Parts: sequence; C-alpha cells; structure tokens
Amino acid sequence: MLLTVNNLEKSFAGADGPVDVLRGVSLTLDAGETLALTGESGSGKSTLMHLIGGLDEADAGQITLDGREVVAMDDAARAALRRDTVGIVFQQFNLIPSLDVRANIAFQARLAGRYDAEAAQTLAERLGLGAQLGKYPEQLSGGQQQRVAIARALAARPRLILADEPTGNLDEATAADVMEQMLALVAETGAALMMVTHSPALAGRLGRRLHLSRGRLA
Ligand SMILES: Nc1ncnc2c1ncn2[C@@H]1O[C@H](COP(=O)(O)OP(=O)(O)OP(=O)(O)O)[C@@H](O)[C@H]1O
Repeated sequence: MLLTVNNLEKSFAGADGPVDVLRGVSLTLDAGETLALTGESGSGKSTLMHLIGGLDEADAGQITLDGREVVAMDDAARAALRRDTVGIVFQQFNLIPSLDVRANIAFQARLAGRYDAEAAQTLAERLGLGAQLGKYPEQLSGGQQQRVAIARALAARPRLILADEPTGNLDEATAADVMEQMLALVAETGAALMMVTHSPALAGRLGRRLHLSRGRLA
C-alpha cells in the first residue's frame, strides 16, 4: 500500500476553543490509484492534504507514505518527503517569479534528482504550454499558471500527487483536457493521485471517491 491514513485527528484554535476539523480520518491508496476527495467548503479537505503532504502536523493518528511514518517526522524529514515522494498542486500555484516556465517546470524534478529535459518538454507540450516555455509567471494567465504548477509536479515523477482543485481556474473544456493529460501521465508513471474537486464530472473520472463530512470520511 502506498498510503495508509489511520485515525487522523487535527484541531485548530478557534475563537470559542478548539475546532475539531479531522476526527479520526482513515483511508488507503495504492500505487496507480486515483481518488477524488469531496466535501463542503471548510470540511477539512485541504487540511487532510496538508497533513499527508507533510506541510502541517497532525494531533493524533498515523500516516504511512511509501513505508515511512509521516506524523513522527521532524521538519527535515518532512522536507525530504515533499522533495522525493510527493507532488503538490495547490490553489496557490507558488511558481517562482524570477524563473521562466521551463525552469519552473524543471525546479521540483531537479531537487528530486529526476530531471529529464526531453520528458519535461513533452510534458509541457501535452499540457498546452509549448509556446510559453520562455515566459515568466507574471506573463501568463491564471489557467496557464495552473498548468505550469501541474507540469512542475508531474515532471518530478512523484509517487503520490496531491492536487487541490487543480483545474479550478480553467474553463470546462480545458479542464477536461488537462484532466485527461494528468490521468494519462499518472498512469504512465504509476503514481497515485488524490484530488480535491467540487466537480462531480471530474470526480467521476477518478477511480474512487471519498466524501469528508463532520470530520470523517465516507
Ligand atoms: N491554519 C489554520 N488555523 C486555524 N484554522 C484553520 C487553519 N487551517 C484551516 N482552518 C480551519 O479548518 C477548517 C477546514 O479548513 P480547510 O481549508 O481544510 O477546508 P476545505 O474543505 O479545504 O475548504 P475549501 O473547500 O473551502 O477549500 C476551516 O474551518 C478552517 O477555517
């Protein structure tokens, strides 16, 4: 099993005391599997993805990713996990403003020691970015920036891709197209994909669907 989440709990401090966002979340994900995560706004979808990706710390429970215990990790181990194992596409694209599209796409893959210039070029072309490679993030539309963030995550060939509404800035036709490419690339690399989406159509394209409600998954 690539990912096992067991009884995960997370609270945040609220004005009237702690807010229990995750109250015992469990799930498994195998290599090559694709999972849609749905749930109303504020239900904790991003929180769950942050914990799995080592961007935040859980209060209780276990996360085993690629054989490693994430909850027990120190900051350095979490950073290594994000570099080597996880590809993250979040709503803030976090592109590097001083790097052009080609270098932004290469960035994560270089860190992971898995950069392949030819593969990165093909990937960019498949995501409709072939003509944008020499441009800088500020010269791109929101939808183009989103596709660069997807290309950057995929170019590093991670074992697990965590994507939070990765096509939220795209029109329906482009979203469907990018989704198609993402799924094809995930299948080619044998990665697993966990994706937050509010779109039933996109959720329907993925192998499984879990719904987060009142701090639990169903
Ligand atoms: N760092 C934080 N500090 C305090 N509260 C937080 C923090 N991060 C998230 N929360 C709270 O936890 C709850 C879940 O937030 P989260 O962003 O995980 O929801 P979500 O399901 O991803 O929502 P959306 O679909 O709107 O993105 C919300 O009530 C939010 O206010």
